[in-house]
Amino acid sequence: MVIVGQGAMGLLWYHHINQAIKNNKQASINKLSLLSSKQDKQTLDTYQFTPYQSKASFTGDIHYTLAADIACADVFLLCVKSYQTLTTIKQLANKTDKPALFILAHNGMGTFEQISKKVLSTHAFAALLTTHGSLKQAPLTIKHTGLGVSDFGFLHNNSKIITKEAYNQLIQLLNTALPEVNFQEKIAEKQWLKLAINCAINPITAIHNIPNGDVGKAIYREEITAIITEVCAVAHKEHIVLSSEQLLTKVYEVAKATATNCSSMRSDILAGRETEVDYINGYIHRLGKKHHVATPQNSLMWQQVKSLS
Ligand SMILES: NC(=O)C1=CN([C@@H]2O[C@H](COP(=O)(O)OP(=O)(O)OC[C@H]3O[C@@H](n4cnc5c(N)ncnc54)[C@H](OP(=O)(O)O)[C@@H]3O)[C@@H](O)[C@H]2O)C=CC1
Ligand SMILES: CC(C)(CO)C(=O)C(=O)O
Repeated sequence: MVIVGQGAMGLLWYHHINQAIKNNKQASINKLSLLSSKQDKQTLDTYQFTPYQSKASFTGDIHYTLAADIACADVFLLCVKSYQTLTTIKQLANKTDKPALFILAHNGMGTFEQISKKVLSTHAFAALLTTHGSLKQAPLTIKHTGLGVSDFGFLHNNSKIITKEAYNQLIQLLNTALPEVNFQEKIAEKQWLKLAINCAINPITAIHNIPNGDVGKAIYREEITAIITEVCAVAHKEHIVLSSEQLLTKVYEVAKATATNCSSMRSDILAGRETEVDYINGYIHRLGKKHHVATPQNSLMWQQVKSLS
């Protein structure tokens, strides 16, 4: 297995899968490696990990991915940003010697639709959604900031590239590494639920420079209701049935549960990094155009966030 990305999520999974392999003799995986965008220049071959609510940190070894590891990998876990995903898939798909499973672990939606038919004819794709929180404190140094759960589901496995046996082993490994990882027959519904939450919380917190909890304030209610109503209308055209009342309840629940959090979009703006808004409100804007559904509030959020970065 190759974990792609030396950031907050990549190192979180790398650490836990490595530990699972070391501690669990049954974990059937040939080799785990980490593909870093900077590995040619990186002098360190260790990482620092601070477990959830711990003061002590752990130093672990990194086995960087070699060309031969890419060629024979069965699974690529892509822990890169949504806007880095397509380029990464193109780079890797050209270097593989055999069919592999690419697991997309990014926030937002819209990358899978852009994968070429050629790549889809050779490889399988899955999505991994997580509510774990991880913070990159320095290069190769992360802290597990929130315990969560993950959902895994296939986006494309038409030619049964991933056999039932390989799938069972993978789920067992992920569940041993960082439980719980639940298999979802209908992963698209889970993706839309996460997307809706991100469409509401992320731009509001980024534009107004507020923590997640402030999203619950009455002054944002009208905007949030409009965002969610549009998300439901567009989802419907994609044959996904969502209830706007249930979604609104969920948005306020998540805002409350993560009240002191700085959302990823707000953090990106504050740090001067590119945001994932093209794959969040921008995705709703694009799908709205495609289906002739008006999405003025999501389009506005998309443009406003773009103008901040
Ligand atoms: N952090 C969190 O708590 C959570 C994050 N997510 C989602 O997970 C995704 C990843 O987030 P996060 O880990 O925080 O992001 P980071 O920016 O911390 O990590 C992404 C890493 O991937 C590297 N990278 C990009 N392209 C490649 C490539 N082709 N080969 C090797 N490495 C590459 C980047 O390098 P470089 O710096 O050179 O660009 C960067 O180090 C995002 O979509 C995010 O929204 C979801 C839930 C929680
Ligand atoms: C759920 C939420 C809003 C938590 O901060 C998130 O996913 C993000 O910040 O991207």
